[in-house]
Amino acid sequence: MEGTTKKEASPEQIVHELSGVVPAHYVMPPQDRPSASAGAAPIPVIDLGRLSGPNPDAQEAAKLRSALETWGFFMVSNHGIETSVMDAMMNVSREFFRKPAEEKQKYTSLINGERFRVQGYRNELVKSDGQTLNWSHRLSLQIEPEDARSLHLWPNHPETFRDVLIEYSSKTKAIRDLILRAIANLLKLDENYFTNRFTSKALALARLGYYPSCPRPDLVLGFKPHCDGGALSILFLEEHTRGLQVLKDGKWYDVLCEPYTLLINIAECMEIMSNGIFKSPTHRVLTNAVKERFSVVIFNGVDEETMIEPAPGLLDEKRLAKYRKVKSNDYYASVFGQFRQGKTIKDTLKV
Ligand SMILES: O=C(O)CCC(=O)C(=O)O
Ligand SMILES: [Fe+2]
Repeated sequence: MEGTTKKEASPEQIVHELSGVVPAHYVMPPQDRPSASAGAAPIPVIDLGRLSGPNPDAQEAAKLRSALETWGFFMVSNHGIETSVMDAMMNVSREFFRKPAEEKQKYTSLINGERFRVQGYRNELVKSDGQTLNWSHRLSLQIEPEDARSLHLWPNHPETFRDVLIEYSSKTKAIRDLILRAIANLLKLDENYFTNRFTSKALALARLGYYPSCPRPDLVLGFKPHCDGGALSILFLEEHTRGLQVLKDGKWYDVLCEPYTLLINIAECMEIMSNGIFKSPTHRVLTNAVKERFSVVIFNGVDEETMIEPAPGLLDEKRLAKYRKVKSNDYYASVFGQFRQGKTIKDTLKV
């Protein structure tokens, strides 16, 4: 992960090597550029083994509550995904991104060279509507529901890519459900209130990220500030991977990850379903002058056809709904719409 070898010269790197100048369409406006970090966010590691079963550990549950109330992010250990599977996942991702540009372009998310679809490979090299671009490449693939997979966009090199992605992502389902139950317990809802909304029709989207090194990390962002769509994001970063930051009280804090833990954050539908008790954190990714960076995110969303709404069990005459309900199909149509321009859907649903 620490490697800085550049097997593939991306257009950014060519620019970098020739002149050290970042193209103008990556340069953030001064107010949005990376500022000094407020320090590392003290995000706890939750031992998932201690949260599962009929008698979850109260101390561990309290740690989860505090993390959800404070940061919206936490790490999980004892999560059931073998280190070999995690290593394999990162390796196939890295191998994919190291392929020549023409090879990756076969999986492009551009339709007819102009419109983006959600799935596929996207290198953010296409300038659009004066937006400043992220200094990153991504490969997004819908994994669930199974019949929604667009397998023609799944790389078949390295040969193990598909099997590894399926194995890795299917193992995140148990993590998702365990956390959903723990959150329901914290909110004193029926333990299966959330998991009932995540049947075999629930949505899972994988986003593999590659952030090349950048000659001017002070001017650009690997990923602009955003709240994740869906309900729960499961993020895998290797040891020593830096760059992720979370916004709290107007300050940006670094989010660091311990080896072989997973970083979890709640996404905007969980904020809505918890009626704002747990907030979906705004986060961003910085680049690095010498190190490239890789990440693997699994976004989890409720079933299509269900309603995304504050849980009725959290509402009464004193606790009114803070968000309007939205049909998940309509929600996904907005999330997957082109160029969200930094807007979050939850904000448009606030009462
Ligand atoms: O790469 C990362 O660390 C985070 C990526 C991210 O926030 C996202 O893909 O939504
Ligand atoms: Fe994100």
